[in-house]
Amino acid sequence: MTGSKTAVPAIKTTHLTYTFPETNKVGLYDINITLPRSSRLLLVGPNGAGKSTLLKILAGQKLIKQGSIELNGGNPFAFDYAEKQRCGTITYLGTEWANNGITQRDIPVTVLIDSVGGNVYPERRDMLVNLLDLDISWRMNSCSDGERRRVQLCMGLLKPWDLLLLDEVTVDLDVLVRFRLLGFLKKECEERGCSVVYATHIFDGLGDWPSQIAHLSGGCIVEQYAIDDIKYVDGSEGGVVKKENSIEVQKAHSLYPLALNWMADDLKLRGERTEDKTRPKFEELSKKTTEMYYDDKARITDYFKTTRTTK
Ligand SMILES: Nc1ncnc2c1ncn2[C@@H]1O[C@H](COP(=O)(O)OP(=O)(O)OP(=O)(O)O)[C@@H](O)[C@H]1O
Repeated sequence: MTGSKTAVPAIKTTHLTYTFPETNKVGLYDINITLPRSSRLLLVGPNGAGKSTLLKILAGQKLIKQGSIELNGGNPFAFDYAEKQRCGTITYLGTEWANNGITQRDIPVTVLIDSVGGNVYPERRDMLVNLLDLDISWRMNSCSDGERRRVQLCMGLLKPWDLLLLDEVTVDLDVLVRFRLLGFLKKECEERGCSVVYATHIFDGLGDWPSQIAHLSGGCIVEQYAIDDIKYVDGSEGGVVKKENSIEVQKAHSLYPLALNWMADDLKLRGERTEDKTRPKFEELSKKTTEMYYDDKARITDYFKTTRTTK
């Protein structure tokens, strides 16, 4: 994507309505979103509101028959390849990956990261490994839920995206890794002009993260604000005062800063992964583990063939 495209919205949906084909139930109704590039949109809504449905539609996983969608000026459902390409790189990260049994097998982390192009973006890979605090000698079958999630994020964020769709994938991260991740996403949007849509039920640390916030309920967007329209005020917890064009939110009492502080102390005591001088470089370990994992080249080729759909 080029800088000249900055005037084109990252997302433009017009009268988007989605009906589940299996049941004819309306999942989304008349969704109109215009999201400028470099935005971070936070989607808020109760279970069943339609957040995942919206993200999957934007990711091109569900076909819409009513209304229209443009992503970075392109039509994600176009038959024309060049038109589709105008959408740029759209990355969707949902909870399904870490829950998939295949990702819990005895696979070295280096093999997974290499399989999505770790060696194409070596600097970005090493930065993400450190940011997400990955131990590159991990094997997937002995990872905790949060560690497995961090591997998913490292793989998913490796290729620079134009639009990132995050569906609750931060729920099992510790507060420090989540804090660092949110900071990285914000910096990416500001520096590269890319955008993020993030659906979550966890609001710690999000006070000044989004640029927009939308309230989705029953498949409809019922309210949306730019972050500048939200004022944090002192007062008793839990209160919200709606003004004509803005909203006052009372500051919450939260243990979040304490947990963040404790985890930062833990990291200081242990040290960053990059400070461990005994740690092998990614390439060295990758070569060793990959050779052990696949004993010859033909098996690697066969393995990757099984991971791709064939025509
Ligand atoms: N294939 C389907 N057929 C019919 N209804 C479906 C289908 N898939 C999802 N739904 C329903 O659509 C609604 C929206 O689901 P969705 O997963 O988008 O909600 P959500 O806002 O992401 O919820 P959560 O916060 O629980 O993740 C739910 O009521 C769900 O049961």
